[in-house]
Amino acid sequence: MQSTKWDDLPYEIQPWIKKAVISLGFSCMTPVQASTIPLLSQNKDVVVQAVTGSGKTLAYVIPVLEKICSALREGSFKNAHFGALVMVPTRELANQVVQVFESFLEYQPDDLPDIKAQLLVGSIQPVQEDLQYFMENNSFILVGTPGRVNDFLSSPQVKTNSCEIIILDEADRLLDISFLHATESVLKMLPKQRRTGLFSATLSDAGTDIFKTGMTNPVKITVKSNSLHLKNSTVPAKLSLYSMVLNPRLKLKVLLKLLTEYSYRKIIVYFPTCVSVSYFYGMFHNFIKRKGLKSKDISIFSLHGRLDAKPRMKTLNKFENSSSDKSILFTTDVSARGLDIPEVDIVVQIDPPTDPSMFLHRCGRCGRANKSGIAITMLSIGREEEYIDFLKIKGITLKSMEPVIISEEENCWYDETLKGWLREDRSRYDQAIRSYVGYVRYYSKHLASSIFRVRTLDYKGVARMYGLTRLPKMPENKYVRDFPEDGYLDHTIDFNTYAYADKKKETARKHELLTHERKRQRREKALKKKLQKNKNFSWSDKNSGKETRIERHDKLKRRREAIERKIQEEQVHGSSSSGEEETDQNDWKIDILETKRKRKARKNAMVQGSFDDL
Ligand SMILES: Nc1ncnc2c1ncn2[C@@H]1O[C@H](COP(=O)(O)OP(=O)(O)OP(=O)(O)O)[C@@H](O)[C@H]1O
Repeated sequence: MQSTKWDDLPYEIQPWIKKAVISLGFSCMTPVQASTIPLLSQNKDVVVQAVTGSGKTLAYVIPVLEKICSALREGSFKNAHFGALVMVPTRELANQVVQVFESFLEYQPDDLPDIKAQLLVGSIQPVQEDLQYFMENNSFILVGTPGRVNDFLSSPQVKTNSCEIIILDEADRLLDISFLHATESVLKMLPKQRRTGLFSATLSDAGTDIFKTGMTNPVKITVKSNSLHLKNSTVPAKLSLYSMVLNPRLKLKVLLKLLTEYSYRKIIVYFPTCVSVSYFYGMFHNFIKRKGLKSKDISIFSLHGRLDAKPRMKTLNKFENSSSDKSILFTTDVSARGLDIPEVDIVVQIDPPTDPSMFLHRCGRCGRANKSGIAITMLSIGREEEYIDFLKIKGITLKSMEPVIISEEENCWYDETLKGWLREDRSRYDQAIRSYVGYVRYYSKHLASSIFRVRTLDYKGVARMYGLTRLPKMPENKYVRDFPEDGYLDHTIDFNTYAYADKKKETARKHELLTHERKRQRREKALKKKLQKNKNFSWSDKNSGKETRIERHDKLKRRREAIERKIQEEQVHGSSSSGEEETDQNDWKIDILETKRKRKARKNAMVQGSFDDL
């Protein structure tokens, strides 16, 4: 990073902010800070695109603090008013930004009212509690995710007309389809005379994004990295990007070797779905245990979007402060943007992200603030190799990395350990199926769909990677080349005896198995009976049966015609129907009903009988 001193700013920064920034160890400004701070502090709207880890957070934190201070010096905020709002896409990032504000606010002078930064995210506490905290404290700065901020500002208790500045960090994400509605709704509640700042490492569609925020004349700031090899790159100078092309069956074996044998402090591994994070977390926890490694040597954590907010933040905190020699975080794209975790030196992507714009965000969790980092992206042999050229067109060059060699012995150890772990509890296999199915769905959502085609996916290789011995039933199976009979890849698992560790679940499984078996036997028996009957019936027997039916119909027809004739005769003779004829007609009806009733009773008796047979 270039060294521009804080004194070189074209205006006098508040002395306490300068003291704070230097005490926190930031003696110089990064390029993005040097370009952004003067503009945003001095009433310009900005759109800032700068590489990951370049210091964008301080580039808005300092102007926000400057604005709050001058507003407080001019006259303090009225009750229930706030001065600044920062919106980010995830709870973890919101929490991190609050912590950055708090580290500065420790230095605030006594002559200013106590400034607080309040966190507004869902799932931690109800919005009523957020409101109560806001009314009781001087929360001049609000930091949160769009949904909760929207709910919070919609309350009539909160007054929005003193808001001086809004920052959208990871702006391209906040303005994409999933957040747009909530973001726009928040922007509409804020005064028009405010400053706006958009920040991201990927703001290629800035024109569209600016239009959505209602900014009129913003200054666009672009800071690229000037590495020795690439001028004007969107990749940080000390971040090395690698691709590793291999068979999907080998991906996890290579990962295990990398995690246990390479030297690093912290690694982040990206998996495609939440369920796959949970599944592989359990699997790797077991591998590490079986290798005899202790928690002081290596710790593994999992974080994904299906966990509640509190455990998510706790996990992140534990990973950040882990004292193990090596720490591993298994996660999804929920941790791809903005997170600043010290000492992460390697990022591994088991598969590329479905949205290519996420690629640099994932890689950018290492190689931050001018520190070295390595980001490895695994690609399956075949069509996926085209992803390397696809990124090259976008100005991202991946160097090739050979997969580490897995010896025969290592291979056997892995397979046996995995099988043993899976056999301990059938619910692990169920989770493997869910992960596999989730992966196939994930694969079909790739935006670069000409490269990641469900038709060309190596289904068997992926199934093996997930530890499956049988392909689950799904429509995509039509694309599986040489689809195995019954879907079995091998018969090493006997699914009849494969048990759940949970007793209740196992009892239910056995019961279901029994019912299934009975049904099968019944079907078999019925089929046998039918076949036997067909065999025994002679042609003449069948014909004689038909004759009796015809005879019966004729008889009934004759009786009906006779009665109808009688009624007609009666009408011709002009007399009303006598009681005797009415009885005759009723007798006929009763006769038919009686026959029907008897037939029904016979049928019921037969059905009942077949149930009793069981
Ligand atoms: N002036 C500075 N001098 C040295 N280090 C700095 C300076 N400003 C910020 N940093 C450090 O740089 C790291 C990255 O900063 P920050 O998280 O703001 O990056 P970013 O550009 O927002 O990245 P991302 O795009 O991934 O969100 C942090 O650890 C931060 O402490």
